[in-house]
Amino acid sequence: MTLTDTRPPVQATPIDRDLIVSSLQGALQAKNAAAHLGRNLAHQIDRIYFVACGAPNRVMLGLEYWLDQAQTDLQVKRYFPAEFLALAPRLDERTLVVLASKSGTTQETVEAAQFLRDQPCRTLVVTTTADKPLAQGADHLFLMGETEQAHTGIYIVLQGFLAGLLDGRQGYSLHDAVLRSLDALPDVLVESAELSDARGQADAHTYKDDHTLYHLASGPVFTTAYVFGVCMLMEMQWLHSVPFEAAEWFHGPFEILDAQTPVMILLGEDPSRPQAERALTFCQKYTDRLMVYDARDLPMTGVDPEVRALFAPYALQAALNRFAEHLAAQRNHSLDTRRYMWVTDY
Ligand SMILES: O=P(O)(O)OC[C@H]1O[C@](O)(CO)[C@@H](O)[C@@H]1O
Repeated sequence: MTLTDTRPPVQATPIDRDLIVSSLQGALQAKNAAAHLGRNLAHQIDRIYFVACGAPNRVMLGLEYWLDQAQTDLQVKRYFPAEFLALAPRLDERTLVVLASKSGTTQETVEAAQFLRDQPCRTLVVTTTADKPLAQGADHLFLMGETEQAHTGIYIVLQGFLAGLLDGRQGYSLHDAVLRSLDALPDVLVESAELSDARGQADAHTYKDDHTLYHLASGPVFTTAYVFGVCMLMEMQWLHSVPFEAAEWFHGPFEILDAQTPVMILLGEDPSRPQAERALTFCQKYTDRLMVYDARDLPMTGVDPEVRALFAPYALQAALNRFAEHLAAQRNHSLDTRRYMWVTDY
C-alpha cells in the first residue's frame, strides 16, 4: 500500500457456510432435470462438443476425461469458442453442443451460441439466469440462478447430465452414487475449506513474496491446477503462475526446477494419480519449496467412496480457495482487481 492509498487493507473473506450451500441449490435442482435429459438423449446423439472459455472449459476437461474412461462410442471434443467458430467442425442433428458460462455474457461463447442457432445440431446451455445473452435460443437450458459458486454449479449440472446419458446409453453403475454424492458436494466444499483454512494461511505466508509458482496435476485434477493457477493466481493476483500436466512434466518443464522453485502438486484419486506421484517424487528431490495438496486428506463427507475420484478436483479447489483468500490479504491485492479483463477493449 502506498501513503496515498486510502483503500482499506484486503481481508480474507471468511468461510460462509450458508452462502456456499445456498449458492448451489439452483444447480442441484437443475442437475436432476439435466440427468433426465441425458437419459432422453442417450440414443439421439453421436457426438458431444464442449464449448466454453476459461474455468468452464476446464470443468469440461474433467468431464471429457471421465467420458474417455467410460469408453463410450461417442465422439467427444472440447473447444474454446473462438477456435470452434474458426474450425467449424461437423454439425448435424446427432451432434450436441454443450456451452457454459458463469457470466452468460462472455463474448466468444455468446457468438458461438448465436452461430449455432441456424445449425442442424442441438445445443445445451448452462448459465445463471434466463436474461443472459447465452441463454437465448438454447434448445436445452439449465439455469443455476445467481451464484457465488458458478464453476462448481456448472460441474454439478453437467455431471448430472452425463450420469443420465451414460446410464441411458450403456448402463452406468455409478449413476445413483454420482447423483446422491452431488447433493453432498456443497457441504464438502465447506468442510474442505474449513479443514484447509489454517494451512492456507500458513502457505500464503510462506509464498507471499514469490512471483513465480508452478502447479502440477494429472487427469481431471488438471481442472483445478488450471482454475487455481490461471483463473485465480494469474488473473486475480497477477502472479507468474503456470499449471502443467504431470504427464508432460518430464518432457521439458522440469528443467526449470531448482531448490528455490515453488511447486504445488495436486493429487487426486483417479487412475492418473501415479503420474502426479512420479512428479512428486522428482520434485521432493530437487526443490525445497514444495506444497502437496492431496484429496486423500479431505474427508468428502457424504460422497460415496466409489465416486470420490470425480469429486476430488472440487474438494481440492475449495481447499485452495483458502490459500487464495489469505494470499490476497497478505499481498494486499484483492481477488477482484483487474487491469484489463472487463476494463479495457480486447
Ligand atoms: O464465461 P464465463 O464463465 O463468465 O467466464 C469468463 C471468464 O471467467 C474465467 O473463467 C475465470 O475468471 C475467465 O477465464 C473467463 O474469461
